[in-house]
Amino acid sequence: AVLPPARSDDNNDIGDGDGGQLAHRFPSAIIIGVKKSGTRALLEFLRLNPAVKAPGPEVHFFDRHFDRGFDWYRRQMPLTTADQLTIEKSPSYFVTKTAPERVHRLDPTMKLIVVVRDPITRAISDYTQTASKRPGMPSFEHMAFINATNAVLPKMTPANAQGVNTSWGAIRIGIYHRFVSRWLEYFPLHQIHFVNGERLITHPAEEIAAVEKFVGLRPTVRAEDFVLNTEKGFPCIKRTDGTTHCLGKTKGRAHPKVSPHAISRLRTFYAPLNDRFYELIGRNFGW
Ligand SMILES: Nc1ncnc2c1ncn2[C@@H]1O[C@H](COP(=O)(O)OS(=O)(=O)O)[C@@H](OP(=O)(O)O)[C@H]1O
Repeated sequence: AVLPPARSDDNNDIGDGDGGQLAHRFPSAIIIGVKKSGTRALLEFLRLNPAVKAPGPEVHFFDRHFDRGFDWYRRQMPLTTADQLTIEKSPSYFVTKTAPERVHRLDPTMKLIVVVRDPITRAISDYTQTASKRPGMPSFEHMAFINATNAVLPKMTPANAQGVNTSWGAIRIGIYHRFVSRWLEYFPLHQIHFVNGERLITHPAEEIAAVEKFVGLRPTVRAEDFVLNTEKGFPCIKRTDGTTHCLGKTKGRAHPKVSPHAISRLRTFYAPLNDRFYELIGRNFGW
């Protein structure tokens, strides 16, 4: 397919006065997921680098709005000069079957960024978000395991002796190797950068520096740019004027207490799946 070039002659494009033409340009990197792993924190923190520009809301082009065409997608991007870099994040791309082929069709050199965290924490975070919109939702444990009332469900197999309800999205999304395999059918491994979601919380500057390097930017984000919100236990941005900026109240929610027995069953369930993921990408996250 012939792609529309990044044009600078749109009606709303304006020169920036010093030679760099402002234009809506396709992203050169996309944060494709994983949902509830810290994708918003990653994008907010990356934007501390003045060369990084991003659309405010999630664009959802490669999953929901693909029929609007590549030019629509480009116009959702912020105005940038040629030396700036556009990054988009829509975490649902990670699990969208058609997304790898579609992204590849737009740009086979696209850099892909994936934040991953312990699939158990991720599942609890996912559950917490859904439960916040659905009062009266059954407990996490009830959702996570095959039982009499959600028995629509996959049979217990030797591979799933823990009776984990793998048809529940919160559980399924954590089987990372399955989804990464699909992306690897279209993109080489070196074009995918994995961000450690746990370290993004404890060592944000280091994780951001690794991403800056991956996308070809000189690292500018430093440890001094962050301050820990001790109440929530998450880092916030420390601005040069001394004020702090934390993510909104839908990020860093309190999680329900999940029984140690349930956690241990999930650990047993995910252990071999995590190993397959580590093998696939040649990196071990130690979950
Ligand atoms: N700095 C900082 N501040 C707040 N929250 C942080 C931060 N870094 C990572 N996280 C974790 O990010 C979780 C939300 O992940 P996402 O942004 O990927 O969610 S979403 O998929 O876009 O809805 C969010 O999940 P919850 O704890 O369940 O709210 C956090 O655990």
